[in-house]
Amino acid sequence: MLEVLVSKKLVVRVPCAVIEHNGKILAGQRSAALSFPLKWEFPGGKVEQNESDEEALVREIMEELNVEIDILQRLPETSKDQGWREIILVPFICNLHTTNIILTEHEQIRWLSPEDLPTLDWTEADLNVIQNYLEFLSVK
Ligand SMILES: Nc1nc2c([nH]c(=O)n2[C@@H]2O[C@H](COP(=O)(O)OP(=O)(O)OP(=O)(O)O)[C@@H](O)[C@H]2O)c(=O)[nH]1
Repeated sequence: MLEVLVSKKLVVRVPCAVIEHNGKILAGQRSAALSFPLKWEFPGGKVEQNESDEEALVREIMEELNVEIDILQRLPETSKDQGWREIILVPFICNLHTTNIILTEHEQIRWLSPEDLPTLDWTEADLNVIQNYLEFLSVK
């Protein structure tokens, strides 16, 4: 009898924030010292045990940008196979309480018009997020 070994892949949920302010969207450039160095992303990070997606996002944005957010709208999840693990990006459209951002992890941030988002060098998974966000705006 043939035995088939099925290895279970690690699945990681990563809520991320599409932060809107005055018609612009915040993009963050990953640190040169992290995985996917200098790629652009929507700020956020991995969900910890017993955390909801929303709780994780609020915590991560406070840790990374030192600001509070309001979560307005969940966008479709998108997944990316990174070989040894699968990343599930869970994007949320958000507003900021203040724009007094203090960066603790990112190299830099940029505020871009929605149509300019595709001009940056994003992590692969974010290309779907951008597409879904632009679609959401077009039917709003
Ligand atoms: N926050 C965030 N992470 C993203 C995006 N796109 C994407 O592929 N990721 C991946 O999701 C993971 C999020 O991890 P993290 O932000 O909590 O921490 P990290 O970079 O230290 O993680 P890692 O070292 O495990 O890769 C990273 O591997 C990151 O590359 C995105 O738009 N936002």
